[in-house]
Amino acid sequence: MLEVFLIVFLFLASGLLLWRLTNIKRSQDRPPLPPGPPADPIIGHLRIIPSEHSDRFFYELSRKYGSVVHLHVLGSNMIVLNSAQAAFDLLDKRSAIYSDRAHSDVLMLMGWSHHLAFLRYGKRFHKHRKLLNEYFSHEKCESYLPVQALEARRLLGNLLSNPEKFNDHLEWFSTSVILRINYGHEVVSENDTYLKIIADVGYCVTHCATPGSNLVDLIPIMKYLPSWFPGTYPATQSRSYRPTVDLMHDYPFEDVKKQMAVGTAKDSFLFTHLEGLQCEGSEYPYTAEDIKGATGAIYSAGVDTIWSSLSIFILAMVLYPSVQARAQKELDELLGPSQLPEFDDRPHLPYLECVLQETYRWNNALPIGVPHRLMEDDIYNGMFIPKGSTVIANTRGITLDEDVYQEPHAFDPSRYLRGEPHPVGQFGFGRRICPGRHLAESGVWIAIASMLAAFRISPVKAEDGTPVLPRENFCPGLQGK
Ligand code: HEM
Repeated sequence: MLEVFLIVFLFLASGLLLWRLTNIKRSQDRPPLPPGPPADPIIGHLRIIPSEHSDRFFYELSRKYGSVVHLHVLGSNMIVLNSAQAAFDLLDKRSAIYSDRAHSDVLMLMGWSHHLAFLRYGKRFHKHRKLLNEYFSHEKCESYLPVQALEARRLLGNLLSNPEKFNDHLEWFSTSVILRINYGHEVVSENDTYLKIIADVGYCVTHCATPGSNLVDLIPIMKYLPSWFPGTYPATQSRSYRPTVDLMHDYPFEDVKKQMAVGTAKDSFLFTHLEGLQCEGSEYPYTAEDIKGATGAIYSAGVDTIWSSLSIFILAMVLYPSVQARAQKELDELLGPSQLPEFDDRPHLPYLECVLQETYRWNNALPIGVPHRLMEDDIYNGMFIPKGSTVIANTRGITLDEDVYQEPHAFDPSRYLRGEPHPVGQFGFGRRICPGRHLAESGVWIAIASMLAAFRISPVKAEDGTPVLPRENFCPGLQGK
């Protein structure tokens, strides 16, 4: 066993050494890479990039090395963008070459090969982008407002009857909206099959190895090695999750097909496209696999992000009661004591709008977004950015930029009334910008407006009556919940 290890190690080390030597020669003819911290030989920054809360690590790096930072791990380059300017200049203005995604075997083995967020830039990407853009355009999302308003009312009822379980109710709100729009499914009980499938997939997504930075993704040959071979666990784990992910794609597809056959199917993304497929057959631009993949993307990208944003909002309201009081005063002045907000009220609630923006800025739901991949060598402000680099827009660094925001760590919606800019990047950049952003914006707005109109959000009290303030503690990982 030791010999096998030694051979694999020597093979990799000599490959990397050769790669480094070739690069040293090439690098003499081009501008320098962006600055970054000192690295170890061969493994680069592997030891210093934390597996948790990398957004904070990147933010600290930006304070020392500037808004564009270079790191490398085992020969792969990573570029971290910590200012809105750099993110716009590269990911927006040069999006023709900055819109690829890195391939991840761990995600493919799990069954996410038709998920828009993980598609490489190219024909399939454009096809899936069109599929989602059409269904979640600004105009189309107007037609989902009644569903969101109805679920927001249901959220209030659930909060009233069981306030301690507020986080479950927030999750239920985000899930219910997505299930209705995606599959036309209404959740009526906690034993719902869709809920169970979704919870199982949620488990797989949070427990799988971090895509891109596990041994199987870093050394692709590992996926072909037997499961007893050290370091292959991410592949074994992904394979074991596959049936759960497949069920999430297949079950609603078959269920809605059955409902269509007996005429009980409700309007939804899946219904619309199944109908198209049934009418036009192979002429239809999307295959069954495309449609299943898109429903999976809508669910998996749409539920936790809205839920996280609402959890972050609740935390802010508990920690900043004066902000809450001011937003409630604005609502009361517009609506009086017994009316709940409607979407039409939104333009007349400017402070509430600032609260929404500050929720996105203060602690973003996806603090490092989803990394892009650069398709060609590029030069930016005299720095060389190599083809194949993973490019991370560190939204956390962007929204905490002290050159842009005074006291950036404070939750202070008034900053926008004083002229500080609305946050950018919470929905990503360029051709990869979140296709669900219009749905997300209105969903988060109606939920927070309704909760502020109906309740005072306060911390739980200890036995002696003193309030127990929560700590600002965010789950590590892609999502900042
Ligand atoms: C507050 C809620 C949400 C936040 C903060 C959010 C944020 C993001 C971010 C940062 C990205 C990466 C963009 C990039 O690579 O530059 C993204 C991508 C994506 N989002 Fe959202 N999102 C939210 C809600 C939704 C919803 C409701 C849906 C579904 C309807 C959705 C579907 C997607 C998809 C499919 C992608 C992948 C796009 C691509 O790779 O081209 N998101 N989102």
